[in-house]
Amino acid sequence: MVRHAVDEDAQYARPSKRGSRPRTKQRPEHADAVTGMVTGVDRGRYTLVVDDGTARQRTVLAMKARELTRTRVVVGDRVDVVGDASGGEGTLARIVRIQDRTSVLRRTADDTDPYERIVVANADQLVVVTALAQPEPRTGMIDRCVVAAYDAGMDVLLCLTKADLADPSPLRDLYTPIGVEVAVTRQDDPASVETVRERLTGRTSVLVGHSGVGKSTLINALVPEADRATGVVNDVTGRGRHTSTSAVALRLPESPEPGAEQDGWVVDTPGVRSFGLAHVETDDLLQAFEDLAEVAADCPRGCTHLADAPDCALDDWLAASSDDERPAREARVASFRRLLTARHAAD
Ligand SMILES: Nc1nc2c(ncn2[C@@H]2O[C@H](COP(=O)(O)OP(=O)(O)OP(=O)(O)O)[C@@H](O)[C@H]2O)c(=O)[nH]1
Ligand SMILES: [Zn+2]
Repeated sequence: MVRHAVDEDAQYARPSKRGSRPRTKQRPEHADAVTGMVTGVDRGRYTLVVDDGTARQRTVLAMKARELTRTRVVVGDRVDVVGDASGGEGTLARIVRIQDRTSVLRRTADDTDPYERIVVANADQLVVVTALAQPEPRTGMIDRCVVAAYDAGMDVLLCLTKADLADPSPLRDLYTPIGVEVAVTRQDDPASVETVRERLTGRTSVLVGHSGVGKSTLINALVPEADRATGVVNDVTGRGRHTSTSAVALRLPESPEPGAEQDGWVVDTPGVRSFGLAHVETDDLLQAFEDLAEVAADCPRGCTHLADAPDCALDDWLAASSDDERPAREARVASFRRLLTARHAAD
């Protein structure tokens, strides 16, 4: 299910077959390259964190080598750099290779952006930050995030903020049946933030959420040195003001607990307000629901699996369930169908 990006310049990423081409045409292999992870992108300048084998890591500023001009490099990418990778002031290294990606979180072109974009590479979890009130939760937006994540082969953590304002149970009941983990937080309860941190340890998680939901407040609690600017919710619209625009990867601070598993990255995506999903195929989404995929193998060719689909095997599966099984099956099929519909709905 994990899709690999089609790299237009992939020929430079493969090791060259020695002797298969005239020597003069051979690219240097950059044996001296070091590897870093892209943590930020700003007008053609890439911020990387290079692990040099010690507990200390260094930050390196880099640009793309000319042969990568047409290749997109995004936050989360692991890249090989040459040149001055010391990270010293005023230095600029050169990115010569992008390593294979384990996942790509995409969004399709929408009204405001005509291009299909890779949002983040190599992440394994999408954290959908939703306020329980102020602003009111919108299940359409959550559904679309779940579809984008499942299509990318990523897990979903639904983080319900502002628990001091409303009851999280209805949303929890809606999303647990489709494999979504749920965490509930409130600003005045530091322990609630720790339940989120536990689920981020050892992983690379992308945080998305609408303005004003408390995403910056949460990130600041998780990564104090991140110092993300928090907005102020407008009393009239219930929305916060936009404070920053480009994606950035932040390393979780080391846990003070002895022997605790360390490390983990959170990627904040202030620029992502919605997920266009035209690129998502029904079959790809179905793969995220193993049990349903098995049932749907008996569907007529080209079945949409929607509620009005004739002879959809999912309906037979519901009809054949015992009284005990039925509620869970119904919830799961209904959720899957809701996600299928979310692909086409406007946010
Ligand atoms: N009642 C309540 N308010 C909260 C909670 N968490 C955050 N807020 C408030 O919600 C407002 C928005 O929080 P932010 O963290 O700025 O929200 P954001 O999602 O980062 O929004 P932008 O900065 O606009 O992208 C601020 O006034 C916070 O103080 C909470 O748990 N309960
Ligand atoms: Zn079907």
